[in-house]
Amino acid sequence: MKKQKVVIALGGNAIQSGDASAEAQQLALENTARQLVGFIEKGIDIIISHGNGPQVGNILLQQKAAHSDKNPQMPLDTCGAMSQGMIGYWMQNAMDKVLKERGIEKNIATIVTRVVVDQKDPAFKNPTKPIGPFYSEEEAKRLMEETGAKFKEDAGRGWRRVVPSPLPVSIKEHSVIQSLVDEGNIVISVGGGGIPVIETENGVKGIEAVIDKDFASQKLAELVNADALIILTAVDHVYVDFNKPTQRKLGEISIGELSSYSQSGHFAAGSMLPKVQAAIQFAQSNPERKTIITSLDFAFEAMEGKAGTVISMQGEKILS
Ligand SMILES: Nc1ncnc2c1ncn2[C@@H]1O[C@H](COP(=O)(O)OP(=O)(O)O)[C@@H](O)[C@H]1O
Ligand SMILES: NC(=O)OP(=O)(O)O
Repeated sequence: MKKQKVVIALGGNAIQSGDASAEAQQLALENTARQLVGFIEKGIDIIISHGNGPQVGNILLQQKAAHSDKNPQMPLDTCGAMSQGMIGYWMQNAMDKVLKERGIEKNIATIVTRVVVDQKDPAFKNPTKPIGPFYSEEEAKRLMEETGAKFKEDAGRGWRRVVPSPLPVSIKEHSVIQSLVDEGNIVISVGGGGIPVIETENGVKGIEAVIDKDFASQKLAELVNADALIILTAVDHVYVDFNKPTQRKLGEISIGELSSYSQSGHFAAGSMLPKVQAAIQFAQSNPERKTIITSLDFAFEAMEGKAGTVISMQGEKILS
């Protein structure tokens, strides 16, 4: 039987839920690694991607706070690279530990990943990606006046700084990522959606933005010819009428049906909508491919068709 290959995109709560200390984030990632090891035990090849919104925003603030002539502040693309290295390093340690406990021998590596974006992407004129900590409305408005940075309310959770989030066009490292995973290694890549870059006559140039990790993961899953894209977040399913008395969870669902719910406004912009859009794009790229949206706890069951929202050209089922 053909070996399965999946791209697993880790949402915010897989790395940080509340406590932003290095210790707490590493503990969260250890829990995440315990769930992901089920894929390895079943012989499935995995590429892990992850978000970086809270981390890249905090790194940027640290840069600003320590800024001096001798210690200049680094730009946002470089902060993105720092976040890839930091989270990738933590994830490597976490996976190594769990693999050792289970007696599995596997190599794991993080690839610093550059993602090409279009300089003319309309996202540069309309910053939408929340990064860093949450503020009260009052604090956010004061910071906007003092710094000129943009802040927006983030899905009822508070105010956050927002930066441009252009769509991924291509992934510079996709071939090396594919070779590594096809040789049986565990690869961590497109962390934080990848480092946004443009190609110029003088070479590759970093761009100050943060790419959505679900769109970058979808692009990578297509480029490495993955069988499934698994988007892990805080909810077990995608819902229609989310948080209303009429809320229903979606199980196996076709692209057409999910698109029609999306057009009716069931999925919140900046949270579930990009996941649904990425899910549809991946599933419609090939009839053999599926996208799963579920929580970390149900990741493996969802792969076996027993949980989660599963989007493909065929599926069609509302659970309850
Ligand atoms: N229709 C919906 N179905 C399920 N969750 C939804 C829906 N609309 C909004 N959400 C919210 O979107 C969240 C996922 O988005 P977000 O927290 O930004 O993702 P991430 O896990 O990648 O950080 C869910 O935890 C849920 O609170
Ligand atoms: N880059 C990115 O999408 O990060 P979050 O998932 O943390 O917002």
